[in-house]
Amino acid sequence: MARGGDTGTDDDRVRVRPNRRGSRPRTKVRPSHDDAVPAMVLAVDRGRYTALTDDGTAVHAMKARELGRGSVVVGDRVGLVGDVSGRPDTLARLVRVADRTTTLRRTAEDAETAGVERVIVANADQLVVVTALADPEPRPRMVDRCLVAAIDAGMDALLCLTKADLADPAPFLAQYAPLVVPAVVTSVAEDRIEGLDELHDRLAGRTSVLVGHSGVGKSTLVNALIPDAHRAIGGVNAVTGRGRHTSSSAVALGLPDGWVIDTPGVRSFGLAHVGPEDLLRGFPDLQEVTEECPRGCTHAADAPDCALDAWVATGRAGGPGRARLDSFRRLLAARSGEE
Ligand SMILES: Nc1nc2c(ncn2[C@@H]2O[C@H](COP(=O)(O)OP(=O)(O)OP(=O)(O)O)[C@@H](O)[C@H]2O)c(=O)[nH]1
Ligand SMILES: [Zn+2]
Repeated sequence: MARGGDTGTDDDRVRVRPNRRGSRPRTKVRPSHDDAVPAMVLAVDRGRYTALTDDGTAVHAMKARELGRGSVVVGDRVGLVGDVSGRPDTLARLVRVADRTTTLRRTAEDAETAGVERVIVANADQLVVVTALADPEPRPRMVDRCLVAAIDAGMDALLCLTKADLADPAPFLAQYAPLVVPAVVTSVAEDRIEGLDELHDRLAGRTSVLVGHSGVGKSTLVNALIPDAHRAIGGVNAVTGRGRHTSSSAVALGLPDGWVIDTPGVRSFGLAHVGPEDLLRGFPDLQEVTEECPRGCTHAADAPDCALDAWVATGRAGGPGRARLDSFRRLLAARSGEE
């Protein structure tokens, strides 16, 4: 939570920096909001926020004008003032946003807004990529793009492979072995979901974002994990004025121990903002080697004199090195184009 009080920043230096010219610090004068109530944003719907205060009250709020442009997204830690009772027809004011620990982003790729970066979710620490093993067929390219987005965001990734009753997970898992991404395999059996306990364990104590294409069984999992998902979001109904949450944006759902953020509208990630160096952060073993690369090396398969090629060719990479490099380059290539 922001501690900055009157400066509206987490950065203590802003307050203690000597003020040589005796003028005011170069920050906007604004009410102190020292009494702002800390909360987490659970849902955003047409400019209205639902936030859960740290003492467990779901409050509806709108953003204070002084916060200016820039989005407040699901997962943001915010400060609320005004009516924070959470009673029907009340509206608090969201007056500050804390620095984010992680930011899951996408770059718009349609012609009109191309290049515009959007934050989808803040402060989540795990991206769960839900993929069916069959019906619909798995889309490795889409999975790769999700993994790139997770690395870029600074989040851990988890593969959740559904419908194991329809196909053997082994071939799919083999493709991802060099990436050392953990995986959970699920299947619906009569009145229960095999693998659900393991998934639960993986989600415990974490804030996890679930992404997946239509039909992969994501809703089935969310409903099993959070039996009354719509009540769990504490009054989103009052925000939308409708019977249920119909927005296509992300929504945070509470687990007994942790959060699941469902992203009904997110089918893919525009990755134009992710550079080779961003991706390398997910491959510390390769990152070290690239220190020997020529300046501006793209590390792609056709990059001249890329040190990664020599690393493999000379045997320095060891047994799994070639597969690691291939996987890295596959993700590198997955950044461009859509799926
Ligand atoms: N055979 C099999 N079918 C499953 C499994 N999990 C879900 N399904 C079925 O797959 C279909 C799609 O499941 P949903 O949970 O609605 O999928 P979704 O990913 O939420 O899709 P949208 O609601 O379109 O976003 C439904 O008919 C489910 O009953 C599974 O493990 N095995
Ligand atoms: Zn290189």
